Amino acid sequence: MTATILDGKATAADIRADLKVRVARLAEARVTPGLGTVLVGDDPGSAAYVAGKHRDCAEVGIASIEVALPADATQADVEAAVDDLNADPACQGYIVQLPLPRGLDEQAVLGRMDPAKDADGLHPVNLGRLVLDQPAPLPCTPRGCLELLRRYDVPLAGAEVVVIGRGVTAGRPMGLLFTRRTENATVTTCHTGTRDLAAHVRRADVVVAAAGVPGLVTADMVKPGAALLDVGITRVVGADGKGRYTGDVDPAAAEVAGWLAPMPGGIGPMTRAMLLSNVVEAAERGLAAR
Ligand SMILES: Nc1nc2c(c(=O)[nH]1)N[C@@H](CN(C=O)c1ccc(C(=O)N[C@@H](CCC(=O)O)C(=O)O)cc1)CN2
Repeated sequence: MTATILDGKATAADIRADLKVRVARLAEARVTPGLGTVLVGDDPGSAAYVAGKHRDCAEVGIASIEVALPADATQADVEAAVDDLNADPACQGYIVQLPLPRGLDEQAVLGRMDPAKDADGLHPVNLGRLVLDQPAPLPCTPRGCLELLRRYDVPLAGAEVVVIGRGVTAGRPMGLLFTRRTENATVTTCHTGTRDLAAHVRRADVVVAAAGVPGLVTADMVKPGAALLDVGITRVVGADGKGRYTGDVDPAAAEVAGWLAPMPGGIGPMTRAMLLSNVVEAAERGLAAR
């Protein structure tokens, strides 16, 4: 068996095309959605992700508000940037790029955001709403995983889902999403304390690998026909001395799986598309509330 590729790149392009139409409709009502980003420090990966988010904004007609702070920014500097975006009427939604440099209190920064402008769904109020199954902006990576599975008709109701990783941007909220009544999957969250990862993965119909451990999920661990979503992204240096990004799923696993969202080209582009969706939805809610 060779897995059907869950093409996040093409799907994200379709989503951006739809969003462009909705942004044009908002423009008729004199509303321009605006996405703010707060980037702290000089991590090249984070800078590249933020640049990508603004490229996407330009493509669909969302205005960009870019805030860049130096690596030695203090907690007060970052919180002041958050306060400014909370108060900025041109900004319907914003994100603080994670991880923040060591020494900064990430949770204090996220908690200071206006939950109504939280385009990442990572504010404690919005994560709480997710727990309570109340409407809220959803974290972009888990939402991207669900959306991709939905568009490829991968069955979820009653499925055994194994999520590997318990990080706040991906693994932890993923379990909450997949167990909603609308998805109705049974979720096991595995992590560094899991005794026998292979045993869990072997019985999974859907595996979401978000551990950040290159090649963690190997072909022998995969149930034939399962859906594999590679969310891991780790920078490694090859024998040639060149840096490259690699995922959590060993490429040979594609021979056993039924579906594969690869890295690159799977969940990463979907994460970016879901961010745009969250911003457009916030602008639409703002217009409806007028
Ligand atoms: N505030 C947030 N911080 C972080 C998030 C997040 O959702 N919100 N997620 C990740 C980083 N991230 C978005 O911010 C992200 C990572 C990777 C990709 C992506 O498109 N990757 C490509 C591969 C890399 C490339 O070729 O450039 C892919 O998978 O095809 C998008 C977004 C941590 N921080």
